[in-house]
Amino acid sequence: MWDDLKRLAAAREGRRIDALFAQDADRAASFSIEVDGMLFDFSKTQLDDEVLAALIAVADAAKVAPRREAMFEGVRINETEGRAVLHTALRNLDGAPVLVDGADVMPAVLGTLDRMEKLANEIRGSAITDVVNIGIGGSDLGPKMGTIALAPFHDGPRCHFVSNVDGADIADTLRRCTPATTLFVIASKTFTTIETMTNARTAWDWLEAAGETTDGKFVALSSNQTRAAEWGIPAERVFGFEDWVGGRYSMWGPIGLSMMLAVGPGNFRAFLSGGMKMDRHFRDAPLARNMPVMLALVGMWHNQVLGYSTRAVLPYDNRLERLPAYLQQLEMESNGKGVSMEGAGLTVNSGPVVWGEPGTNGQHAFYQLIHQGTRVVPCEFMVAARGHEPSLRHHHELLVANCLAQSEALMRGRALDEARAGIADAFNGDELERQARHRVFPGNRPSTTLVYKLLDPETLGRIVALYEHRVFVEGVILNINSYDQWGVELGKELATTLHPMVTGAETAEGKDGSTRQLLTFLQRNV
Ligand SMILES: O=P(O)(O)OC[C@H]1O[C@H](O)[C@H](O)[C@@H](O)[C@@H]1O
Repeated sequence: MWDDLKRLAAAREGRRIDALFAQDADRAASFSIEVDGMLFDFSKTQLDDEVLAALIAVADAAKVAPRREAMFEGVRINETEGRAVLHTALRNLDGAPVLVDGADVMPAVLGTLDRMEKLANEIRGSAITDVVNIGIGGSDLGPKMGTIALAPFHDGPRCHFVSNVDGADIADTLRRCTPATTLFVIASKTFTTIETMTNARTAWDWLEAAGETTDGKFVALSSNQTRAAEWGIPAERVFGFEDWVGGRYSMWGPIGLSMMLAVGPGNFRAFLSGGMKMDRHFRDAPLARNMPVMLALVGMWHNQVLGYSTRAVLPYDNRLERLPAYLQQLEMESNGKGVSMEGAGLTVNSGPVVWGEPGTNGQHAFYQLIHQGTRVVPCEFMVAARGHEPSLRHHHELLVANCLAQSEALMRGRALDEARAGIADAFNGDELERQARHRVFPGNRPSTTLVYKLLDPETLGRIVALYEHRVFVEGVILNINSYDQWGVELGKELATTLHPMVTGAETAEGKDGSTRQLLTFLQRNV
């Protein structure tokens, strides 16, 4: 199937995307999907009817639709860990039964949401001024990204996020907090993660050193309720979730508590409801009109077919500044796999390298490479129709103009003639030729644009769910397990063996020459 697509790609080599608009007046509408006031425009790509049909055929052959049902129905599609994948149950606000091994998980999910809301209301009405979320990976990136994104809705305590085992992270954060009015939220699915446990202990010591009680100052968010209890957190302050919630899919449940504390239970519910709306669309819409499916297929056309191995995510929405980092975990930890479900090597690229920064900042940094570098980087732009600052509308208009200008520039480029004409007054002869060449933009570079009305909680929920389902579709087509992450284990194991060598408790015997040299240099310079 990849061969057919590669043949289609070869037949289109050199074809100008901008010419496609001249040939088909309806192109923009035909290669776009609008759902509930959110528009995904993928017309500035090489997709045409034939390519679209071939991509849909790939999705059909991979059984995307039945696999999608299997996910929503609680089948253990995380085959290497024998787990269901049911983050969708966390936002299933109408409570329709979701069965795992015949038992409905919804009463427990909604019961936990209710407890979270009670605690959030209690804390938001208390003397607590600062909340420090201690967690890493999925227990940090989601709530942090969401809390920043929803700043205009922030009416609760200040929320801080400590993740790194580098003591600089917690030290810099605690300096801004007062022991008597600070609450620590220990977020860890496993409650064994070394970074989180080390930071949690440091927070505990900080309170004790200040002569402050630790009672009522800690909340745990974890699947491992036994460990949380052993750690000294009372049961009523522990919020559990099941193993069918992957870490990088967990911001919809207890791991979202810090975000709920910041914006309040009502806004958190609106976030969940946005996710639920995207779930319904994903489950019901035909593949060719399905936003997550098309987002995935356009991405696969670029990565697996055309070989563009990175993808830039460029939100023209400053409050989505952590979205690229969030998506790096969501996409790269999920689909950065080299073997199929059956354990065979992949014959095409795994998921792409995802990177990005908000616009317009990126324009003044790395867009040079996107426009004139030798590699093609498909870009995913996103922008809101409206900003949250009515008195700064002129800022928003400039933001939108820049976003649209970038995708237009990437597609159109600037030919040598045009470049020459632009500087003909300043140069002539060979120098004109030389200077003009530096000002040529090859163009024909693909991009997609996602437009939404306003970055509110519901829209954020829809955007996050959109990307989650995109990852799912890509994983099904690649026939990989998007829900495990064995690739993070080896480094963790080696860190455990290296730790006593760093402290000097053990010698570095048996390590390679480079590691020994680095250790020696570090120890000499402590
Ligand atoms: O929530 P935790 O159990 O502390 O895990 C935190 C993170 O660390 C792991 O290494 C995984 O790679 C991530 O998927 C996870 O989100």
